[in-house]
Amino acid sequence: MKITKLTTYRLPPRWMFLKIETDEGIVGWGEPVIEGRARTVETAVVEMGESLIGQDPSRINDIWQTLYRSNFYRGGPILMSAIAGIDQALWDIKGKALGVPVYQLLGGLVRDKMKTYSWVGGDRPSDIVEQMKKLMAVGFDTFKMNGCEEMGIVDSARAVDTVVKKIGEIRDALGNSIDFGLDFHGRVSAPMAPVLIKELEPFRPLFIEEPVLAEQAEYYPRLAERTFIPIAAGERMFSRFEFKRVFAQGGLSIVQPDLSHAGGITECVKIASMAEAYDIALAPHCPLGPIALASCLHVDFVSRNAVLQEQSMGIHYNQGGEVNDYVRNKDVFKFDKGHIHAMTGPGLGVDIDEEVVLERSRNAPDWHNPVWRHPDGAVAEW
Ligand SMILES: O=C(O)C(=O)C[C@@H](O)[C@H](O)CO
Ligand SMILES: [Mg+2]
Repeated sequence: MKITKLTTYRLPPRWMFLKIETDEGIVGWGEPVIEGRARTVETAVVEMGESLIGQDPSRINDIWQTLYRSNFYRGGPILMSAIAGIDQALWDIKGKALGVPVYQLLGGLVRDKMKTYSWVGGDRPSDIVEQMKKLMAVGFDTFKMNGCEEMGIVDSARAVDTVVKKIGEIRDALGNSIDFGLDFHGRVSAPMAPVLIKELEPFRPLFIEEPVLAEQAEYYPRLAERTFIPIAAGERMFSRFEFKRVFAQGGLSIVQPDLSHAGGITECVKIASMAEAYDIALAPHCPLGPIALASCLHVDFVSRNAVLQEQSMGIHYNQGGEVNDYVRNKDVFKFDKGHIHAMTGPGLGVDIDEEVVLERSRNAPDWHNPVWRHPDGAVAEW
């Protein structure tokens, strides 16, 4: 079998799909994208794709290593997202050619269903309890929300109390009937993180995500010594070579690689295994579309340390497009009390509706995240 064509489709709400065609008619789908830099990743995919035409798609490991190592410069969000989408599509092709789900090619199921969580609250957390109640009614009991809005490098007791009040309202209304992760989203500085985390201890969040920016990862062990709340991170780390330092230094309890940013299934299954050696839980990051989610689930289904899966249905970013819009077999992501059961179809197990992809790609939005500013005009972390 040989690769004959790569085609990218930028799509609402802010995603990009990659179709890889072969000379035997088997097609694989991937989702290479960095939210807000879709066109940049698209250029990287086109450049990398030129070297793939005529190659044997079954040689996933050699293609991965060559794409990673052959251009001297390596790593980072753009190149690793391009490799991720290509890798996902190659695993899809391999599974389809052999007639088995990708997880079968990775050693088979370690569990029958995977627990997921739902986002609530949006960019500026609001209506949290009401949104949680609606999702509880359809079986969810675990959620994630932004922990705060803009936060100064050093901020006031008033700013901290605003966060504490909002989180306190959740426990007042729902007690311990639910669990929630707080995503600091990189908005909180190293000086401010311990101050804020200390005040949030009484509410026992399931984890604090990106308590500081990924480039401040050396603070994770120090923060971990000062709090009982598990620290989670990973969406802005892009290869084993980044994660190894964070694992070795300690402090991380939950690792959240993004299957569409960190080199795809080939890389993330290795990251998951490295994490297991440090007794770190796996909770893949996935605010994206159906191919990314399916790729996460295949890694979840072969990783014993997988504990929670992010999925983007109803997330505030999905304006103008939803996970199932592009999927024919929509029941593949059916929730059973917040869990998704193992896919049974070959490859990634998601039947992409190519007509909808073609139609919706005609006027894809050029999504970029908002640029926030502090009251004094300085740019703020979004
Ligand atoms: O889902 C999460 O945990 C996020 O932090 C969302 C963030 O990754 C946005 O997708 C960036 O545009
Ligand atoms: Mg996050």
